[in-house]
Amino acid sequence: MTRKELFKNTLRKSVHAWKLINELPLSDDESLMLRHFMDQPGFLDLHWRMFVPAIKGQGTEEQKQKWLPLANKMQIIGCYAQTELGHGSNVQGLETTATFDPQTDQFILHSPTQTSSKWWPGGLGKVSTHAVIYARLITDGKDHGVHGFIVQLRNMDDHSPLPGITIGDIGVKFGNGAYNSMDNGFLMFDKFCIPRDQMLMRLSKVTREGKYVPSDVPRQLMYGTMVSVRQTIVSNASIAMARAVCIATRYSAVRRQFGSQNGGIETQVIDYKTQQNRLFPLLASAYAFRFVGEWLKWLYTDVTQRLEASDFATLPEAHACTAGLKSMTTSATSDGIEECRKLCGGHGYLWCSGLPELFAVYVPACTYEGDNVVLQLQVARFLMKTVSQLGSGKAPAGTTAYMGRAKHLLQCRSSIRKAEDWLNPAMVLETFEARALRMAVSCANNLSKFENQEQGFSELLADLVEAAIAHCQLIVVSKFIVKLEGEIKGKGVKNQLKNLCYIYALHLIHKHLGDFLSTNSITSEQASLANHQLRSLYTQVRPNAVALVDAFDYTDHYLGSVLGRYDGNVYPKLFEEALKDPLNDTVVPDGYHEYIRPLIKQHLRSARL
Ligand SMILES: CCC/C=C/C(=O)SCCNC(=O)CCNC(=O)[C@H](O)C(C)(C)COP(=O)([O-])OP(=O)([O-])OC[C@H]1O[C@@H](n2cnc3c(N)ncnc32)[C@H](O)[C@@H]1OP(=O)([O-])[O-]
Ligand SMILES: Cc1cc2nc3c(=O)[nH]c(=O)nc-3n(C[C@H](O)[C@H](O)[C@H](O)COP(=O)(O)OP(=O)(O)OC[C@H]3O[C@@H](n4cnc5c(N)ncnc54)[C@H](O)[C@@H]3O)c2cc1C
Repeated sequence: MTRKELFKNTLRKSVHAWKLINELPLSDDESLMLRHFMDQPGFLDLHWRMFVPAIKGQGTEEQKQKWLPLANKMQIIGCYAQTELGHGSNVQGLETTATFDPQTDQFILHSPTQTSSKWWPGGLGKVSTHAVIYARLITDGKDHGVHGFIVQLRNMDDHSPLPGITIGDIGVKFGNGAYNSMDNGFLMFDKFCIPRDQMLMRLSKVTREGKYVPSDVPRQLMYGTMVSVRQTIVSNASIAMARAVCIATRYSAVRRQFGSQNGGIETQVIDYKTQQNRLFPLLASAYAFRFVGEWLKWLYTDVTQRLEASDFATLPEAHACTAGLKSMTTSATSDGIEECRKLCGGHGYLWCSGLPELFAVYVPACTYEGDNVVLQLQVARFLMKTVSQLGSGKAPAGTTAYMGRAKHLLQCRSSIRKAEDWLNPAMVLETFEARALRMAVSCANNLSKFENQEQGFSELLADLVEAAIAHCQLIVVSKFIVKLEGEIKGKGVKNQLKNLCYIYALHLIHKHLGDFLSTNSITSEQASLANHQLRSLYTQVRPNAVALVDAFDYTDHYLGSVLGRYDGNVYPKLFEEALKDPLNDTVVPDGYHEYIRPLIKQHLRSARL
């Protein structure tokens, strides 16, 4: 499809999905599933995942009563317009202004520079009638920082932009189809007026007289919509990873290379230890991210309930966990999808393997909802704060509770003696805790050598990111272990999941060996025992690998991959796909007479001479 066809087809699918949601009708969870199976980025994502939650989280009761019924029935379509051409990560650096005019009781929205143009919001370019816009609030010449506003963008009769608004699509993005089904947009305001009651006023108000009144809830709640989406991105990482791993595992069982003895059958590539060492940790990650995603959903629900009761105590931890896990799981998943493509050899590079499209559509997850490095730096700040409070009498809680055992964790030595000891959850956990704590404390010690903390922080950015990643990996490992301690139906299933849990943990040790050795969390002998155990775990997972990906329950239609077909009938189907290519419509290609024939004839002539 051309871009226009792709975009229109996605509109068709989105509207059809919405029709089904109402006609059947579907519950919220089922609707989410349906939109998920639509499997293409489109305006519904932003309307439901960001526009509606922003109003719910930041609107007053009256604002919710006015706007949510319209949004819930999709009588208005909304998007989330925060990022600008000049600033995405630095939200406090946004330039769009919303100046209160007491004469008219309106805000005047204005884009003072080119870099202040909104740039990137999904659904903005061509579809949305409304947006939650983030702009600097100015009253009586005073800048109160960035606030949210509900703004109508287009005429409800003919969809034309309202006077004072310039709007459009930002152009083609990475990949062939991928995210190009979405109308990410640009938007400029030229002194565009909105009524005062369209500022989202739960967190702070502007009175009729133009007085700015902050409320007593933390300002960070303005970032609440991002926390909510980051939480969902973690579970989505598991879904995408599982999809790539399903394709690569099934194909690795079909594909054979070398190893034929006396003309016998060749070796399935899944039997090579190198293939297992690349594939099985990704399989384990798909499960690990699913379990940590379930836990994060619980944490988010818990913090939401607490916030409703004006208990803000766990907000910093919820922010750190959603930011850090979003970052860690999306980075691992995009790398994992690319690894799965390589695991499928040359055929993985074919479009019909399903992997190039999956990669192209997935990879912006490392950037949207917060650049992955910027988000880990938020975790690092949280960790540095926690370390600085150790010994103050305030015991760290939640995911940093392990830091409360700093005295022990800073000096303990791993008691692993033989390879099987690595199958002890307490020993694995302590190894990850010691590594994470020692990295965080080392950063804190280095920071303390700087007179200026901010300057020190800038200098140590790379180390801080590594400490944050170590902390996030500990969370994933610990939540996998907690999952195994709970009820899992079927002894065999539990054993398989145990194997995957240890593969996940031991492979991380192998991959980040420098961290574990330099912090003395383990010795090089213990590291080699971990490798030994890892090889044995691969052998145990091997006979169940295909069943473990079948368990994801993806249909062939959803997988969209010739290589990942359930029936393994790969080669005839690769031919079928090839023959569908428009280049094969004719035997002699278009362009032959123009370019190929004259070239060959010229050579023939010179040969005769
Ligand atoms: C689905 C696909 C569609 C995609 C859509 C998008 O991409 S939409 C666009 C997505 N865009 C992005 O994702 C943009 C990414 N950038 C950002 O989110 C922010 O600008 C920032 C977090 C990087 C910096 O924030 P800042 O400039 O304010 O500076 P600061 O670091 O000094 O923090 C001050 C305090 O606030 C705290 N705190 C911060 N965030 C949260 C939170 N969410 N919750 C709670 N708390 C939070 C922080 O811990 C600190 O607390 P402390 O220490 O004072 O107790
Ligand atoms: C597909 C897609 C959909 C999107 N949808 C929306 C949407 O619906 N609504 C919306 O408002 N936005 C949206 N965005 C924008 C997105 O949220 C931003 O692009 C993202 O937050 C990153 O910001 P940036 O582009 O300014 O990156 P930059 O911050 O400019 O990043 C550039 C580089 O600088 C580094 N960097 C930046 N700051 C620091 C720092 N403090 N320390 C160290 N390194 C740093 C980063 O790590 C990165 O390597 C979307 C983006 C994409 C790609």
